[in-house]
Amino acid sequence: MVTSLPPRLEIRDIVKSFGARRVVDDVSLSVMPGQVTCLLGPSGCGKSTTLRIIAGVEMQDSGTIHLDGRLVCDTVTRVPPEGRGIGLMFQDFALFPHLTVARNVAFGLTGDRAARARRVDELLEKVNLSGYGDKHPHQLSGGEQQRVALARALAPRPRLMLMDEPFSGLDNRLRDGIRDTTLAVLKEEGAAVLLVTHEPDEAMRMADEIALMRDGRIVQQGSPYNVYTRPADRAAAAFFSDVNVIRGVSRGALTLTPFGEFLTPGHADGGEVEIVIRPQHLKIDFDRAGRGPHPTPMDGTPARGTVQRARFMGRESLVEFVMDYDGSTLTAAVPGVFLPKPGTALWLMIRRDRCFVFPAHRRA
Ligand SMILES: Nc1ncnc2c1ncn2[C@@H]1O[C@H](COP(=O)(O)OP(=O)(O)OP(=O)(O)O)[C@@H](O)[C@H]1O
Repeated sequence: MVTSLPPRLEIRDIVKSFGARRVVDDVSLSVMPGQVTCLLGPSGCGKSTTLRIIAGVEMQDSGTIHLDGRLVCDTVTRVPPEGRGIGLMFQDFALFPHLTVARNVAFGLTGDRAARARRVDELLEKVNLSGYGDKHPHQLSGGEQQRVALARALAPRPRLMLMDEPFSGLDNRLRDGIRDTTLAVLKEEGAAVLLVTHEPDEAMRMADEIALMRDGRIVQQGSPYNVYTRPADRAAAAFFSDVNVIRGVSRGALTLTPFGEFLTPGHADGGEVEIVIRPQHLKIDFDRAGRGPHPTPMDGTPARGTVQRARFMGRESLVEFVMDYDGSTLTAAVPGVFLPKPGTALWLMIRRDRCFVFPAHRRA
């Protein structure tokens, strides 16, 4: 008989208001054992409140929380935070300054002394801090302290790790390395993880699954690949990178743009649509005496524009155009250094397979 395990964490229809403001608005999600789910969204969208509700330090107005299929919290039942088997790691992870590294890691451990010592050694090795057990926190760098905090949170083998912006206090140069170490340790330990972040790069790097949150709601959930390549709406696309928006009116399932006609099936006749494209999916070609490249099935009809500004950004350059067709502005990202002078006429082509079409958004 095949039995499927229940999710490690399952929250259903969680609602929480502060005064008249609903900051968590009907949030449901689940995390399987061994899976890292990132709750991603802008500041103030309700991510931390959701995490605090799961941890048990905040009480929801309605909705349920199950861990391994067991109800731990609804409006009647409430297992206290310490009874939930949850590990916590926050930005200010505050190690105990008067305790050694080993005693910090051993803090939540029970069992006999030898078993505790073995677990401490095992974790210090996993976070590459073997031999640091007798040091005190003030003798460690920020990154090392962060790894001790990770070891401490994982030591009691929590069923679920809740992490709230755990890397945001770290130096930029350290961050990527520590993210990778943390992810490797979390995977080795088989922990189910819910990680809150406002940084798309962090979510893309760490997550098996991203839950994109906005105004208290989860607007899209899926693998990083799916969330990036099939955004639910324009704001979801724009959360991961700058985007260009080409506006038009759909007539007979076709919308006329500077790049010729686009198929826009499913949009109301006469309805405004937005064709959204990331800057790296626009291609630039040279002007050949007023002519551009030939149209292709993939890139459609090229459109002529005049360079307004070109900026070198390190890994890529951003070139801003004013389009001859309608005076609209578009930005193309090109790898390396390509800095055409303002006023230069060039041609743009658009990767049609990378465009997203949405009904028009109200203009601010
Ligand atoms: N105890 C509280 N009382 C009143 N309002 C609160 C309380 N806690 C949070 N809020 C408000 O709820 C909203 C959501 O806060 P929350 O911390 O969950 O957002 P967030 O997405 O985690 O943002 P950030 O990344 O900035 O922490 C914010 O507007 C915040 O000011």
